[in-house]
Amino acid sequence: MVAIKKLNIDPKKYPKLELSRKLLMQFKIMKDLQHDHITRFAGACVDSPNYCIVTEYCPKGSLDDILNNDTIKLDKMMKYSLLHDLVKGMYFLHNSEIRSHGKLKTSNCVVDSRFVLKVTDFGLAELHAMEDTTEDVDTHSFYRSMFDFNLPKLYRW
Ligand SMILES: Nc1nc2c(ncn2[C@@H]2O[C@H](COP(=O)(O)OP(=O)(O)OP(=O)(O)O)[C@@H](O)[C@H]2O)c(=O)[nH]1
Repeated sequence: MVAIKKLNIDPKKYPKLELSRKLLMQFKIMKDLQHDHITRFAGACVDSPNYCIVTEYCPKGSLDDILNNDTIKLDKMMKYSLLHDLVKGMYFLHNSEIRSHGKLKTSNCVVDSRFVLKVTDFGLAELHAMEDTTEDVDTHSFYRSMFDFNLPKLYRW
């Protein structure tokens, strides 16, 4: 099973994706990255209009889903375990060719069936640069995503 992230790339603007050397290098970097606390890159669809990124699927959903689910009670051990996984994943990313995540937030931390946390949605800057970010301006979701992006989450652990 895989997770598919649809890219917000306008097919009218990009009827065909140019697979530049830089983009191909970024695909290679993603393919070669392996760590217990980052999701595995499975591939991407570069055919218009189905631009998307395919990664390993983590069935428990995101950390955001878990923290906002009142039916899931995390004990202290589990919280420290998730935090530990997050730090390990980010440490690995910072020391890899990716260097920085860029949009670390609870919805970009996913949890597998054994409750292991994995950082996801990193890298492929060339591809994300083609995404349309203007259409949501002035909407509630646009501002919500801005705050999600910029502010650290504060949770009472
Ligand atoms: N169950 C499960 N859900 C996932 C997985 N990967 C992503 N998701 C879900 O997809 C959501 C994130 O979707 P995105 O399209 O990346 O949206 P976002 O993180 O809010 O926004 P951006 O990262 O800014 O694009 C998460 O909150 C999860 O609910 C996965 O491996 N398993």
